[in-house]
Amino acid sequence: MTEYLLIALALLGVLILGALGLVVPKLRRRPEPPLPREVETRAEEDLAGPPVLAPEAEVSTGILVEPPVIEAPPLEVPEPTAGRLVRLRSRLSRSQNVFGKGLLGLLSRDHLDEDTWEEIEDSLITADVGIDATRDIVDRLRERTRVLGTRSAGELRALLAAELVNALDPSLDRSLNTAPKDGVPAVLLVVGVNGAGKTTTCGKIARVLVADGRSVILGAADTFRAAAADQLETWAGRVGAETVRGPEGADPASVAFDAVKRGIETGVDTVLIDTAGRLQNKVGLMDELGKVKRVVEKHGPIDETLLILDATTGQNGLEQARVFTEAVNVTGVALTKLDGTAKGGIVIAVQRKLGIPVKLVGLGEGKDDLAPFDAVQFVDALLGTEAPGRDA
Ligand SMILES: Nc1nc2c(ncn2[C@@H]2O[C@H](COP(=O)(O)OP(=O)(O)OP(=O)(O)O)[C@@H](O)[C@H]2O)c(=O)[nH]1
Repeated sequence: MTEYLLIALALLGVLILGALGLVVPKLRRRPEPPLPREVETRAEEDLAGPPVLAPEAEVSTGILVEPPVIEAPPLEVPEPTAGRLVRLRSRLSRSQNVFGKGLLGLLSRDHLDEDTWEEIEDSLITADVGIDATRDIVDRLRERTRVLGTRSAGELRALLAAELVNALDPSLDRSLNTAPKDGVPAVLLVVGVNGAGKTTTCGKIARVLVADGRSVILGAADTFRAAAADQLETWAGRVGAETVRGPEGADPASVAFDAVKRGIETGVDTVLIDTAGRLQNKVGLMDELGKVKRVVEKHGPIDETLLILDATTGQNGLEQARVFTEAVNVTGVALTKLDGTAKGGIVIAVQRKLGIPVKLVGLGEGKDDLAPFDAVQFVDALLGTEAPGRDA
């Protein structure tokens, strides 16, 4: 009996397990609840990227999408050129130490003996005044201090200033020939060795001219250094001037020619032509410069050829300068980087050796750190003195 009961219980157990086996898989396969609509859409977008509106959708909105307006930066108003040398006089601080403090200190010694005069000579030579000019200056100073006898600090300062101004020949014409003639623009050609500051000075001159009310076009005939044309275009753009440029590696003479042509067509006052830096001992490069000059002159004579000289190269710069004067007819010198040297006397040496006036001086990397040169103001700045009645 007990056996029948056990068998019945076992059969019941098997039946229950069988029933459970049919139900559980069904429960496992039950579908997951649907995602909310927005979640679904976001998932699709993640895969497919941002939605692309069908053209009809754009049209159907009826809203015109305006392209964004990119505003040109406002044109700059360069600083007036008058009084720039006076404003920038502190940039000559390194040279001021030699001339103002050094030389005036030596001259005010109680006894101006032979040794002191030799020290004075050495100071001038160290400041790159050049040997011939130094001898002249010292001889004249010796003579005048002997004749004068009394030597107050003020008198000595005035004597030294007069001799330095005299050595700079204040009678030279330092104006830049940039005025148009008979409606034809003046042409200014910028030449010099690599890295002297040609492109920068070209840009600064454009600002000087614009500040003085002239219209300019810049010609990027430095087709050798790819960035030079961009650099020039940036300078021009700031003051609203046009730049004429050619493809990289183009013939510089043809770019220069096109720039002058464009200047004539548009009736600007001045065309400034930046040329590639070249070593003065490379015959081919110097010939190329001669070609630029000849080709530009098919439009008419060049009005100003400005040689850019780096003041920090000292007497080496003079040799470079001499070779350039043989290749093209240099009519003026722009002496750059005078802020970076104690050798401000190079201005005297350049003029004396070349017989070409220094017309501009670069006194910093700032946009308006280029000043028209003036002998009296320059000497005042070197000696750290104020000329009476002068604008500050
Ligand atoms: N401190 C100082 N730096 C200057 C002055 N003038 C130019 N420079 C710097 O000199 C460097 C060379 O100037 P660039 O105008 O590129 O010289 P470049 O003669 O056109 O050079 P290349 O095209 O390679 O021959 C730049 O870093 C200028 O900022 C100046 O008066 N003072």
